[in-house]
Amino acid sequence: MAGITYEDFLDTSYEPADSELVCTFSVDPAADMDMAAAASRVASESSNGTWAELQVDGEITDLSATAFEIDGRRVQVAYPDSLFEAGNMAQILSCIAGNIMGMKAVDRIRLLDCEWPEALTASFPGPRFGSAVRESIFGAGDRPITATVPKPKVGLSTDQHVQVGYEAWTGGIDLLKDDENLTDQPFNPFRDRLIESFGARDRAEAETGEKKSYLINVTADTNTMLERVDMVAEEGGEYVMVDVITCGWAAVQTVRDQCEKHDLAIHAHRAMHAAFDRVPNHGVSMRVLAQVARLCGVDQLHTGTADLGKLENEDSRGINDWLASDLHGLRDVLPVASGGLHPGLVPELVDRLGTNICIQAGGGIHGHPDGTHAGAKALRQAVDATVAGVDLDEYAAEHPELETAIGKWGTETPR
Ligand SMILES: O=C(O)[C@@](O)(COP(=O)(O)O)[C@H](O)[C@H](O)COP(=O)(O)O
Ligand SMILES: [Mg+2]
Repeated sequence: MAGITYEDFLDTSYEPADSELVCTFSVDPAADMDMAAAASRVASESSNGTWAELQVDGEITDLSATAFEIDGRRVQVAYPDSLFEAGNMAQILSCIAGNIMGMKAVDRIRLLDCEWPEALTASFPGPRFGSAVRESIFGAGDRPITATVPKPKVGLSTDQHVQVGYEAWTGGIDLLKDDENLTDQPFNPFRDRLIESFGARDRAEAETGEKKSYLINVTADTNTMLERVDMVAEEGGEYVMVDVITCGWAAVQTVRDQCEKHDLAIHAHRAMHAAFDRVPNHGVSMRVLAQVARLCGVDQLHTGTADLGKLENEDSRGINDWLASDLHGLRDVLPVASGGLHPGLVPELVDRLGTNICIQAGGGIHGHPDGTHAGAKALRQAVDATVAGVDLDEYAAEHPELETAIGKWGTETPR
């Protein structure tokens, strides 16, 4: 008869197997708890343990995790892959980011990073396209692709939305994008918006000779999302957009499967991510959320503006590097920089994040003194100047739309 106690989950001489998922946590133990005791409880409660000493008759499959490294507040835990259901992200997160987030044994705990083993990684599809969309859809070469969200976020009629899209596309923007809270409301119904936007897209493509596309937001209950994915495919779309955090990873996985059938790419908006990652010593880091998104198969993901924009960002550069890194052969993910961006910020943004990005500007285009079309031209001009290595002010001297944008916003970070 084996007794299982918290202490069984701590072994600092343990060497993780290659097949194990290794998670790094920052842990602030409760006042009456030392680091070793807290670490053992983290490993226990996130695998197969509990607070009471258990007596188990006969042999059981040992699915215990092991806290094997304690370095200051950092704790590393190794999880046997047999603990997990292959390909089931919700089950994995219920282990590594579940009850432990609310344990009294810790004052604060944050899941900082994961090292994903090959077999577990292979049980996920990963992105269908990744950053290859830049070339495969837009023929953009080494230029960042651009996107714009019509503003105000919601409330525009379908006609108004489509007109804004047309003006932005003909101004040089690659992607029209719905806002995270625009879905199928009566003032701008999904189906009408889809069909009429594609009409405007076709006209803009004919006028500019450039490929254009639309990130339409399919976010809803899962069955409705599947219907909307099919509708986008029927109408000849290349993308769907999903609010991945508010929808949940189980739904994202189901949408990924449906998109596979139609060869559609997935743009992931991360609304609500800050509820998980903003408090520096608690929750789940954006780095881990990005890892989960890549495994579940999104092609584009918002990862911040390297602190140049209006929103708090956690290490955009580090996260983007991870999204581009080798992960047992899984495709990469195209990072999306968005939130308070405008033409004047493009050179510094590219300097910090490189060109393998999508730059989204809503207010930074539609707030242009001369309107959407001029705002779109200004952003495209800023991108073209930056890629060509031309000083922005010098380029602006020949490009009035850019000159006006710089005149209005300079290179300031909006608040
Ligand atoms: O609603 C907004 O704020 C945006 O549409 C940006 O609009 P602006 O371009 O007008 O600022 C995006 O949702 C945020 O960028 C999301 O944040 P993140 O990219 O950090 O996930
Ligand atoms: Mg938005």
